Amino acid sequence: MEDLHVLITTPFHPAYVTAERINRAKNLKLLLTAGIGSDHIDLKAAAAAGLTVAEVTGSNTVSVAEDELMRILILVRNFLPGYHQVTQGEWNVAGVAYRAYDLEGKTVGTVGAGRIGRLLLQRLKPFNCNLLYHDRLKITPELEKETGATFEEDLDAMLPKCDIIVINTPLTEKTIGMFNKEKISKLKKGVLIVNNARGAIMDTQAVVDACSSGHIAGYSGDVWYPQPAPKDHPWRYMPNHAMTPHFSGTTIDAQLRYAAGVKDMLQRYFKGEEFPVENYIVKDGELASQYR
Ligand SMILES: NC(=O)C1=CN([C@@H]2O[C@H](COP(=O)(O)OP(=O)(O)OC[C@H]3O[C@@H](n4cnc5c(N)ncnc54)[C@H](O)[C@@H]3O)[C@@H](O)[C@H]2O)C=CC1
Repeated sequence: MEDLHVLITTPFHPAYVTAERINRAKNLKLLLTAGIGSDHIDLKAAAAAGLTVAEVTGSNTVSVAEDELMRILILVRNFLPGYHQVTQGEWNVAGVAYRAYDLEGKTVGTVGAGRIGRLLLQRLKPFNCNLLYHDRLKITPELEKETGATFEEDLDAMLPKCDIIVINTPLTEKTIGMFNKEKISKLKKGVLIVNNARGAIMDTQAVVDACSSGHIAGYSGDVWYPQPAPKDHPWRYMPNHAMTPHFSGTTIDAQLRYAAGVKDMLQRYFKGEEFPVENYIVKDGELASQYR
């Protein structure tokens, strides 16, 4: 790392580019994230060291939003227990149907309505749900009209209304551990949660406890803390989960997009050109606004 000028990383290993590593890498100028979400980099240390941090913004928006829609349906329809019956040689309709619902008519709230959250709202529109969103910023009136989604400025007021919560914020100082015991206690009993954003937005044990008590009736996502999830990570063993390894944003289509995006930024860097403005996470010592 000491001799590197440019370091390209993926978002799969939390706390990978630490302040210590940054400070040892005296020649480092540029950190590129092949994907979205640069919380694996100590962004304050990168800014203090005068580094540029950039990611391939938008490269896996479709991939993650589609995956979230799939996870919502898997949880609402109680799909996995039905599948497990089949693989285990069983046949018990009542044993699975008592927890299977339609998505239609349910209230779905996204915490974060950026690129992924907004596309999810658009994808959910034909399912005739009641759509809510919480964000630092409102979406455009046009998109509010198109999706029928209602802005909820106060997160605590939105949480008890939702049958399904989807997390779509980055991991920042404001969102780390956001869903602790107290926040979870505000959720509707029997809520379903989808989190493809970052595992550390949740308090790991609070999620386990709420899944065990039934307060959370289903939890699905592909992000964990730490990653790779150790064999004894409690989310592997909690009831009513539908967890996978971190791959919602890594479809073949997404890989092609973020590889092309990294190549484009490398070419621009070596020609002394600017990157697309939305790609910058740290530039000239400043963090992008949502990371401040
Ligand atoms: N599992 C996976 O494979 C992937 C996960 N992700 C995760 O999803 C996150 C979101 O991605 P995008 O939608 O592309 O990012 P984005 O930057 O377009 O949207 C993030 C949204 O979160 C909002 N936000 C930030 N902090 C907030 C706070 N404290 N309270 C309320 N809202 C807040 C922002 O205003 C913004 O609208 C990424 O940061 C990353 O952590 C992204 C891609 C792949």
